[in-house]
Amino acid sequence: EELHFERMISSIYVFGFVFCLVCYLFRWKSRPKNFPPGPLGIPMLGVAPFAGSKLENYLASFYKKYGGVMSFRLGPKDWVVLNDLEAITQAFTKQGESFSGRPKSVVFDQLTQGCGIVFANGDRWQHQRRFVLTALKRLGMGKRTMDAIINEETNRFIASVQLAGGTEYYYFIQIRQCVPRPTGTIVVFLPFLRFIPPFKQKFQKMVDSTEQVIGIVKIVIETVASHLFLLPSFIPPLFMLFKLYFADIISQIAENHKQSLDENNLCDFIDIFLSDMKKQKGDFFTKLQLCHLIRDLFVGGIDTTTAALGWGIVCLLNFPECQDKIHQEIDQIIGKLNYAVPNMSHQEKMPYLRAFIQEVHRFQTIAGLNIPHCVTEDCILYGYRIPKGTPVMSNIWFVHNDPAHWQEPQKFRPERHLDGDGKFIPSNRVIPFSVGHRSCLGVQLAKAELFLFYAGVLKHHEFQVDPNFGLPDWSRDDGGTLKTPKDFTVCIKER
Ligand code: HEM
Repeated sequence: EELHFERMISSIYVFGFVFCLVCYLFRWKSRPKNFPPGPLGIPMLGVAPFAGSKLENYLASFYKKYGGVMSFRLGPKDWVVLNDLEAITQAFTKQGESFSGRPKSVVFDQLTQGCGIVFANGDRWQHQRRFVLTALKRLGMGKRTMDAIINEETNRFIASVQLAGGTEYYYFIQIRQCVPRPTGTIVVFLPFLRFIPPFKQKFQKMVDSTEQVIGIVKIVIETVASHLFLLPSFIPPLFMLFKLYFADIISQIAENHKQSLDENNLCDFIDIFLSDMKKQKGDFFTKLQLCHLIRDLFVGGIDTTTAALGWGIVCLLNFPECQDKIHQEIDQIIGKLNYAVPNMSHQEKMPYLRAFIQEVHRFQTIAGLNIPHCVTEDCILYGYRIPKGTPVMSNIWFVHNDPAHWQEPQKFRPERHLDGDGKFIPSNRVIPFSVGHRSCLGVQLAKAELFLFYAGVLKHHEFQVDPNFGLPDWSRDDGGTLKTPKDFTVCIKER
C-alpha cells in the first residue's frame, strides 16, 4: 500500500511538471493578437542560438519573407524589427510620438537613475532634448565659431602626432589612442569651454578614461545580454565607474563654474545649464541631471565620431585613389597656403569629399541596429498591433546594404553619390544618425568634425600604410554595440 502511495505522489509530480511545461509552451508560443510575424527560436533563449554574431544580417535574411516590419524573440522578449527605410521613417518620423521611447533596462535604469538623455523617457527626455538643441545652437553649432574650435583641435591632433612620431616626415600613430583626442576634446569643449586651469589634469583624465569606461560598459552589456540572470551583480561596479570617472569630476567643475557664473557671458554648456537651473524650478535642472547629461554627450559623441574617423582612414588606406581625388579637390578649393583654413562653407564646392564621407557611413555602418526604441502607447504599424512597451530595433545596416537600392553594396564606391556632372547627391538612404524624433542630437557637430578633420589633415598630409603593420582590414573590434575598427597603426606623411 505504501508503494502504491509513493507511485501516486510521483505521478502527481510528473503530471504537475508536464502540466506546467505545456502551460509554459502554450504561453511561450502565444503572442499579442495581430503582432508582426517572425521567428520565435527556442524556449528560454529565443533566436539567440541562431542569430550568430551579426544580428543585423540575420534579421535582414527575413526581409523577403516578412517585409519591412517583423518581430523576433530574444530570451523571453518579443522585439519588433524595422527592416527597411520606409518602415523606419513611418515609425520614427510619421508616428514618432509613439515610437520614441527607450526600452526599460535594469542596468541603464540603475546607471542613469532615469537622468541624462540617451536612455531618458517621457517629459524628462523631451525637456532635455529641447535644452540640448538650444544650448548647442547658442554655443555656435553650425557657425564659424564651431569651425574654428574644430580646426584648432585638428591642428592639435597633427601636433600630437608629430610629437609621437619623433622623425621629421613619418608619424606612426596608434589609431585608438590618437583619434579620440581631437574628437573627444571637441565634444568635451562644449560643456567645458570656460576652462578652469586647476581642473585641467582631472579633466584630461576623464577624456583619457572615457574609452576605457566605454570598453568596460560594452563588455558588461554583452555579458549581461547572454547571461540575463547575472544582471543585478553588475550594477554596483558600473555605478562606481560612473561616479569615479564622471560624476565627481563633473560636479567639481560645475561647482567652480557656479562660483564665477556671469549671466551676461554664458560660454559653455555647464554655464547655460546652471543659468537655466536658477530660472527654472523642478526635477529637470538638477546637478545629478547635469552629470548624467554630460556623460551622455561624452559617451554618445566620442566613440561614434572616433569610429567614423577610424573607418574613414581605413578606407583611405585601402583605396588610395580616393585619397588622391580628395587631395586634388583640397588643392583646388582650399589651396595649400597656411592661412587658407577649411570651413564648412567649402563643403558646397567639395563634392568628392562629401561623397567619400557619405560612402564611409554607408559602407561601415557604426550603429547597425541603432539604439533600441520602444513604443510608448499601443499603436498600429503597417496594420500590425504593437502593444505599449514593446522594444523596437531598426536595421540601419540593411538600409545601407539593401541590394534593391544599392548596386553592389559590398563595394566601396564614393562615385555612387555623385551625379553625371560630379555634383554631390545627399542620400536619404544613408542614415547613420537615424531619423525622426529621437535621431542623433550631435549630427551637425559630427558632420562638421568629419569634414573639417579630413580637409584639415589632408591639406598638408597623406595617410600611408605603415609597412610594419600592413593594410588594416575590415574586421570590427569586439566591442559589441558599435562597429569600430580594430587598433591599427598608420603612417602620416607630409606632402
Ligand atoms: C559619426 C558620429 C555619430 C553617429 C554615427 C551617431 C549616431 C547616433 C545614433 C544612431 C543615435 C540613436 C538615434 C535613435 O535612437 O534613433 C544617436 C543618438 C544620440 N547622439 Fe549621436 N552619433 C554621432 C555623434 C554624436 C555626437 C558628436 C554627439 C554629441 C553632441 C552625439 C549625441 C547624441 C545624443 C545626445 C543622442 C541621444 C538622442 C536621444 O536619445 O534623444 N552623437 N547618435
